[in-house]
Amino acid sequence: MNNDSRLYLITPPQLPDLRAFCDDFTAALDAGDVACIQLRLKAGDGSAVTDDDVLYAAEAIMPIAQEREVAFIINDRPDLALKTGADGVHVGQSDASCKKARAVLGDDATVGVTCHESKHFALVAGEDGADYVAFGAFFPTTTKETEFKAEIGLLEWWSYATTLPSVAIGGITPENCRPIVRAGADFLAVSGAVWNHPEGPGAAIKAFEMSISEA
Ligand SMILES: Cc1ncc(COP(=O)(O)OP(=O)(O)O)c(N)n1
Ligand SMILES: Cc1nc(C(=O)O)sc1CCOP(=O)(O)O
Ligand SMILES: [Mg+2]
Repeated sequence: MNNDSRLYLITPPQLPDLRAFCDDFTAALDAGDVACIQLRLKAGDGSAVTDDDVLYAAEAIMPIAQEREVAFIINDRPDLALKTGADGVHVGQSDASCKKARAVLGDDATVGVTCHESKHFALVAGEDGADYVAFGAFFPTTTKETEFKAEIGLLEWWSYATTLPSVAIGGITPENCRPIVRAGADFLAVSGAVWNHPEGPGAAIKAFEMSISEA
């Protein structure tokens, strides 16, 4: 049995009311254990937002995270991670490479890499110095249009075969996360299930903690 999975929060793709989001984020962190938050902003069509949008949101969100020793990760952009003083960056297969991100941010930063459902991508990311590999999508999600579907067996294999931390992502909820926890995922990356929880983000964090501990 594995119940060591920790929560990795991902912001909603748009933050029209940043102050309200900061209140939700604070409530989430006050409710239980969260390892990190990824600032992931996208325009409505999934394209990139402006640098200023990212910098403005980072200025509000990062101190809330770092005051509570929650790592602050920026999606897609090593240069903006450096500029903001973020703890790290998450890059996908079409973003800057892991090696480039490492060169920009240095050895102390966290660099995570999207690996979809691919052992090969994950092994390459490990060789290139990634701090974690992300597999997904495990479940249907409305947060992003996903092309890839990952199976629980991949997480089992990865945790058996390697020591590099894994992140599971895609439609994960307190109700469906137990097999992922049991399969050895080190982190559960979650967005909609936290920010859209009917009883608020704090209740979502508590529900995840309950499911993780019972898995
Ligand atoms: C933890 C984590 N895993 C996967 C992703 C997806 O990254 P990517 O494939 O680059 O897609 P976008 O998020 O940029 O749309 C992620 N962001 N975080
Ligand atoms: C950002 C992202 N990447 C995915 C992938 O499969 O690579 S799924 C996804 C969305 C995660 O949000 P939610 O928890 O609301 O499904
Ligand atoms: Mg990306």
